[in-house]
Amino acid sequence: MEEIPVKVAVRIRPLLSKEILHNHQVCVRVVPNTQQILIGKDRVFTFDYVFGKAASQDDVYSNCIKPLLVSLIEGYNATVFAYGQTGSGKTYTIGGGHVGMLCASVADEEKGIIPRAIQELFQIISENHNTDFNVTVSYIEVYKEDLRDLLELETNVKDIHIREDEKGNTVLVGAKENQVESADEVMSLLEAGSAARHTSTTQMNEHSSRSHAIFTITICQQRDKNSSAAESTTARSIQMITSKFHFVDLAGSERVTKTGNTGERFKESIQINSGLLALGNVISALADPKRKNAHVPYRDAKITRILKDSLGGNAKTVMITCISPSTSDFDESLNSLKYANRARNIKNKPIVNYNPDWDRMDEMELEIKALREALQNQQSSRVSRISQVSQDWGQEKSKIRALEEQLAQFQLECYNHRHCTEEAFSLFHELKVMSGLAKSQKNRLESWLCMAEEIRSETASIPGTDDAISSGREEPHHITILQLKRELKKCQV
Ligand SMILES: Nc1ncnc2c1ncn2[C@@H]1O[C@H](COP(=O)(O)OP(=O)(O)OP(=O)(O)O)[C@@H](O)[C@H]1O
Repeated sequence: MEEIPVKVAVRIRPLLSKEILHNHQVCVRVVPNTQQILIGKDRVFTFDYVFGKAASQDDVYSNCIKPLLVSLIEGYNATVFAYGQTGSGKTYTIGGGHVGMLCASVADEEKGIIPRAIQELFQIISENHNTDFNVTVSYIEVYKEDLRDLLELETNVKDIHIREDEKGNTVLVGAKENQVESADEVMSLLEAGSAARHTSTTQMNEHSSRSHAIFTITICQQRDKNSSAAESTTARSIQMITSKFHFVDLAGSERVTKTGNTGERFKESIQINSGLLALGNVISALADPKRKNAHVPYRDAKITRILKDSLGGNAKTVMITCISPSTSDFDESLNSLKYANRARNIKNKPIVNYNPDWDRMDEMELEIKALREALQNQQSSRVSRISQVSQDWGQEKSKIRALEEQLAQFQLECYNHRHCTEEAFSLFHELKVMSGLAKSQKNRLESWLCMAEEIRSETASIPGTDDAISSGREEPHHITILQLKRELKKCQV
């Protein structure tokens, strides 16, 4: 499995009007024609992408995010998260900002990463005819260590949980997954969710996000593994891939003294900072080559648990560090740059998320198909065997019938024959006792009597004749009858 580092971008926002008004000076610049940032007089940092004050929203999207969208379509999980102090431009860059920033009247060039990614995703979907896409979105925030569903506000915070699935992937259970069909539909949901997000006005930012927001697009693709239509008919070859794109807008780190936060805002600041501290610790643990197999404290905060797959896991990740150029924010910007620099050492092992259940289903379907074919073959061979047997049986039956008829005919002949012999025998006896026969006549009569006697005893043993049946003798002497009997037995077996 190939290891690829987390890609790190740094974006320096322009000075805001109020900063210009207060005559703030710039202390951070992009070194022209390099990927370097110069802070102060001589601190230089190198990153994967650098964006100065003149960089457009499209520059950021095209360079950092478009490749992630391509990976998403290929089946990889992707994450972009924006990190930086309060008011440094995270929400502006991610584009899930307050309602004013999302409404249709906002110029296209002002739109941030999420609206651009959504637009492009649906463009790709409309051009891809070989794949069935199922797109769902969810939008949650981590507010004071509670998980809130921004698209289903009635959901109790206690019903949303972070879990690991059987493959060890982090999943959010209990948050509503909204099925969507168009970019407009997603934008409406993004707008509604962003309006529900915890934001408030602080001294540092008029629309300061008080929570970490995670907008997730999940795409489930069902595609044909075979390229040609002809091949696809030979066997079922559907492949299922499910991949997720997390857009994470972190709450900004803030110095309580600078923000002037009190009361509820103060409590929020403490929670925000502790979540970000946990994130910093995770980044430090993952980025330090000396602590290779050391414990990574993902479980210290909800946001680090959610980002587990994105930092040191199997997703492709881009971290965008937003910084203020103002000298008044020098320390925070230097800190952010140091974190960003450390994060470049984090290695992920991205994988394509084939749906194993689907592959198993694929296998099972092939198995079922093979079994069905075998059963069909067996059935048809049984049918042909049965028809052969019944054909043979028909022939045997007519043979038996013919033999039975022959036998009955023969028995009748035997009966007549015996009857005649009996008649002749008694006649010869009557003649024998009569006087007046010449000697030669007596001799002839004697030999006829013997012959008649012989025939009588022969016919008496033939079954089917009265005598034979009544005598119960079993050994037939007549050869034809014997043969017929044998034939009959053979046929009956
Ligand atoms: N690149 C930029 N170009 C022009 N204006 C910008 C840029 N980045 C930020 N801004 C402006 O700076 C102000 C603060 O930005 P944003 O609200 O995005 O900060 P943030 O880092 O999300 O703050 P917080 O952490 O408090 O939520 C906004 O008025 C925003 O319009």
